Formats: sequence, structure tokens, C-alpha cells
Amino acid sequence: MLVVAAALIDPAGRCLMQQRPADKRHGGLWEFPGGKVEPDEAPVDALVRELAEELAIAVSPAALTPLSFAADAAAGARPLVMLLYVARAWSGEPRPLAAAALRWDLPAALAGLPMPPVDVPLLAVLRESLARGDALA
Ligand SMILES: Nc1nc2c([nH]c(=O)n2[C@H]2C[C@H](O)[C@@H](COP(=O)(O)OP(=O)(O)OP(=O)(O)O)O2)c(=O)[nH]1
Repeated sequence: MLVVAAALIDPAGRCLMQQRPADKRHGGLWEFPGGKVEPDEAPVDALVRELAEELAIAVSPAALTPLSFAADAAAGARPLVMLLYVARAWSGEPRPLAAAALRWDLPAALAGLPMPPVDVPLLAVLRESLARGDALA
């Protein structure tokens, strides 16, 4: 299963995380907004679509910078690969259309939140990248 997600970074360097609804797999955990890539869909197109559906924001494909990826092959679940992109520009104010809640925090403050396994190494990469001031992130 291929999943795409975005770290939306605001001008203060805070990142948006959303809380998964209680009735879903990983319910209650905090995740990057995004979702599954449909067959025949390009990953960035899937991410633009998911960000519109979940947060009611418009993001240009050119504003999505690939950062890293991670895999999760937990027993009993479909093996998952998640691609994480960074975005610093979008239009609209993110609204929790699909999530139980949204929160903005510096990546260091997000590290202690309960999140799906695949998100943990990706948040660490994001944190290091922002701390280094990488042009990419
Ligand atoms: N969007 C998103 N999904 C994540 C993250 N980490 C993680 O393990 N996932 C998993 C949860 C889901 O199984 C899948 C994304 O599916 P989805 O968001 O499109 O659909 P869904 O919640 O309805 O998923 P599902 O109930 O059908 O499994 O990836 C993350 O940071 N962001």
C-alpha cells in the first residue's frame, strides 16, 4: 500500500498534525495529513487530492518537496510505504474535515505524541532537516 503525506510548515516553523478518528486503524494517533495513492494516480496528485479532501486547502504540486520515505510491515496489516513531502505554501486555512482534531507545533514538541510507527522516523528526519535549515525542508 502506497501512502503519501505532507508536513505543512507555517512561517513560525510549526508543523500540522491531525488526529485519526477513533473508529479507524490507528484511531486516536496523530499523523501527517494524506492518504492512499489510487491505482494509476501520481503520488503528488494523490497528495493534492487528499489535502483538499481532508483539510480544504489547495496546494500546487510544485509546492510539494519530497523529504523522505518509511515502511511499516506490521504483522496482520498490509505492508505500507509512506512518502513524506514538505509544503510551505498553500491556499486556504486547514480545517479538520476528516480528522478528529488538528494541531500546529514545532517538530520537537510533536515528537512525544502517540503516532503510527511509520511516522516516528519521518518526524525525526523532518526535525533534523528543519534544524539544519535545509533548503529542501
Ligand atoms: N494519512 C496518513 N496515513 C498514515 C500515516 N501513518 C500511517 O501509518 N498511515 C496509514 C493509515 C492508513 O492505513 C493509511 C492511509 O489511509 P487513508 O488515510 O487514505 O485511509 P483510511 O484512514 O480510511 O485508511 P483505512 O481505514 O482504509 O486503513 O496509512 C500518516 O502519517 N498519514
